[in-house]
Amino acid sequence: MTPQLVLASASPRRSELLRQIGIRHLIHAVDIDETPWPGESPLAYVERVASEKSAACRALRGDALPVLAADTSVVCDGEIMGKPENGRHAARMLTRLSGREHQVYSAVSLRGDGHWQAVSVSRVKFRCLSEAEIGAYWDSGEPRDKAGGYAIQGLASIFIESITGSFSGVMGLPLFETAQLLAKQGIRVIA
Ligand SMILES: Cc1cn([C@H]2C[C@H](O)[C@@H](COP(=O)(O)OP(=O)(O)OP(=O)(O)O)O2)c(=O)[nH]c1=O
Repeated sequence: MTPQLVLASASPRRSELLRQIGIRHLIHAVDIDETPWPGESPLAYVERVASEKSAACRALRGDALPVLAADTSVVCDGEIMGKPENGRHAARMLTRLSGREHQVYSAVSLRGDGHWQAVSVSRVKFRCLSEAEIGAYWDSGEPRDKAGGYAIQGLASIFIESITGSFSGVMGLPLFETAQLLAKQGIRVIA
């Protein structure tokens, strides 16, 4: 089947979410420097990184397929939390998220006939987590490659008291916003 676009992402979650809405895609992950600039806001950061991912992928490919990329950051007290480097780092992150609300920013960038971007911001409330739970959660392997050290779609669902915003956005690709961008490129999810 002919692909409709290239997904510039190594995240299996993003591919799974695109499959969920029936978008046929190839995967061409890119490696870019994801260090935030000094004083960069979370919104500016996710927009810039998603845009750099799609631009890098476009530059590497010789075909005319549209390129979709995304970036997801967990934000607590205005601070961007990346992926945990080890168990201690993950424990610090989850202790910080315990018993309170944080935000998840997910930017999408689509490069085809034009360049279109969108950002989804969600609020996620965690219940209080015990030290034992945090340790056992790390041992499950789930936090390793996830922003903020948790996965809403996995075991961490039992930590989440409430969410306001986009479930798919927290998981890595906000599908409402993605479908709106795809329509601009003439790619329809349903008629
Ligand atoms: C908060 C949260 C993040 N995540 C994941 C989605 C992303 O894969 C990852 C955020 O890191 P990103 O840097 O956005 O993406 P990535 O490095 O995994 O992939 P690529 O840059 O190649 O596109 O965290 C979940 O799967 N569930 C969650 O609940």
